[in-house]
Amino acid sequence: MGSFVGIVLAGGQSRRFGSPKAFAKTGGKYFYQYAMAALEPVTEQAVVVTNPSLYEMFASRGVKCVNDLSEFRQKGPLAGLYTGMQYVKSDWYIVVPTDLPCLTSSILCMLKAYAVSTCEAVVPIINGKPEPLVGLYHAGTMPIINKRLREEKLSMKGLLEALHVCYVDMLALTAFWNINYKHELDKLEGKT
Ligand SMILES: Nc1nc2c(ncn2[C@@H]2O[C@H](COP(=O)(O)OP(=O)(O)OP(=O)(O)O)[C@@H](O)[C@H]2O)c(=O)[nH]1
Repeated sequence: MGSFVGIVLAGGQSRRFGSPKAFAKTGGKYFYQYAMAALEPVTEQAVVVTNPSLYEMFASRGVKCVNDLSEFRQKGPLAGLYTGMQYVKSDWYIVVPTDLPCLTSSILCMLKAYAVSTCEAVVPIINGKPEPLVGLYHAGTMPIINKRLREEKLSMKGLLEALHVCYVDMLALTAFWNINYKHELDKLEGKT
């Protein structure tokens, strides 16, 4: 199967949320800590890929982190994925965003079981739709991702069309509860 490195995407602007989502808290823990905890049992190591305005907040907490490559800064999650792939050598990369605090390692473990040589990516299908921000990407996809970034083809969903993807239909809706707004966090915590 090879080696597995975790990539936490945490370089977004969190405009809808109003403050950096990685440092939003629920259950006494920061969102980024949930992402790291989900990756911990299924990877050899994990790195947070962020932007210069948040870098120090991670580094000062002893988190292994890196800024998006300057040539692809502010280009979205695909740039974050590529930066993480460039930063740590591995056969496979397990990517997660910081805004899914309910995501568990058992979900990632299930996806990992599909990482075989015949596919370049393993992506869950949630509610009938692919969720490419959670998944596995093989190191061999790096040149394809690089080319797409250079061509300004920044969509993660678009990337899937260029790869041999193993899709895994999942009924794990709660685990994929995406927090984009403060009111969604309130709902998750049962406040509304
Ligand atoms: N490293 C990196 N991560 C990103 C980038 N853009 C988005 N992300 C991450 O990708 C995940 C999904 O991001 P979104 O919620 O779509 O975007 P966002 O910028 O965080 O939020 P909005 O500003 O409200 O759209 C989050 O974990 C983000 O931190 C980027 O340019 N670089």
